[in-house]
Amino acid sequence: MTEPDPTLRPGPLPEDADRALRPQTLNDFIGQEEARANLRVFIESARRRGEAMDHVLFHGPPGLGKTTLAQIMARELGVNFRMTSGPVLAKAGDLAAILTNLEARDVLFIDEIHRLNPAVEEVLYPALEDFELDLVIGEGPAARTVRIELQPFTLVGATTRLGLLTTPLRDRFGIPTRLNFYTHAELDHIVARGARLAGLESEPAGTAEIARRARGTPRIAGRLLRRVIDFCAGRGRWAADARHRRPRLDAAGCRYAGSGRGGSSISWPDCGKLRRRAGGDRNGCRRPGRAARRAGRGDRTLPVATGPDCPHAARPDAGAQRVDASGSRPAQAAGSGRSVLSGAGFLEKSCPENSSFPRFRKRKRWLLLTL
Ligand SMILES: Nc1ncnc2c1ncn2[C@@H]1O[C@H](COP(=O)(O)OP(=O)(O)OP(=O)(O)O)[C@@H](O)[C@H]1O
Ligand SMILES: [Mg+2]
Repeated sequence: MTEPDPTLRPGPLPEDADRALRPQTLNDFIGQEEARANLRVFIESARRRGEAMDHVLFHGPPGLGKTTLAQIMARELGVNFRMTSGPVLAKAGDLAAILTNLEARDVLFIDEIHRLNPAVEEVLYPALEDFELDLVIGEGPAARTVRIELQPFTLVGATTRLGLLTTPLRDRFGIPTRLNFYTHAELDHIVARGARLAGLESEPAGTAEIARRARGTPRIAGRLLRRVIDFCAGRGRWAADARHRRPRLDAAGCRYAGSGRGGSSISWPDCGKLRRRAGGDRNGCRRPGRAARRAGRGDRTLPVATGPDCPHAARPDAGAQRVDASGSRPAQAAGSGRSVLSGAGFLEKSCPENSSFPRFRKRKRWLLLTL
């Protein structure tokens, strides 16, 4: 764990070939323009001054390139890269062992930093600010504290749950950087690059088809590309166009999930399941007879959720539609004292459709169903 990652030696090795999909330099890295432009400035500045770069915190959904960027940073700074993760550092001594082995200006990457043990976090505070380590040696009356000087280093933290980080720890990162979902065009580039590195030719329509299904996430794009390659290799040829690729993606069981940026995380079969729970049939269609029966029992009519990825959605951009017994859509729920539209409006504000947290989007859809 404290040894430098052998795959991060400056020169490429023959066995690195299977890892080639990870971009190696900032120039290779596609997307995240703002983060990249800022990092380029900070790296250049640190190099010129010959000092350790300030601590960096990458946060954002999984698979967007936090680990990749941390590795690129170390490479661009020309220093060693040491990697560990929050749950692995069980005791303060574990962290102390890593910190005391760092060389000047090294990059220490802690993945899942929100899962650090509080006792370990306490040790980290002085290390980050003063490059000093306060350790307690011995127990009881014989216990004494020892202060150890550390080499200046750069901590790169990565988290998918920024909200779980304590404020003192968050404030010690001089460069907090949020990674966003990728656009279709960026994913298209990533897929085309992946195919090129795999030694395959690709057509724009084919890479666009994969990009469209990647839910704004390079990791998913890479996974889909590998499955398409598997299917094509299985059939003895590489499908070079979308016409062939589409059925292969479907065959691979890939979810069709609308747009990448703000696209839904619920595939349409899941959506059908939710709709059935809300009283509709598998397509979410409420038959007049059924709705009439509900009205007869004094049940309030339920909004029928729609989503951008539901093939049966009447209006994909609508948050919710109200259907009453007659099939019309009144603006206000009679007697409910609560408007479905205002509920949807509130949700729209608090959980915007383009929220980067799939959890919010799922909850929004669920709330719409239960309003
Ligand atoms: N900009 C990019 N260009 C090309 N490939 C990328 C890019 N960003 C990420 N990838 C690819 O996506 C995959 C996931 O990246 P990475 O492991 O860095 O994500 P992460 O944010 O650290 O995810 P997690 O939060 O799950 O640890 C890797 O295979 C990497 O090669
Ligand atoms: Mg990672």
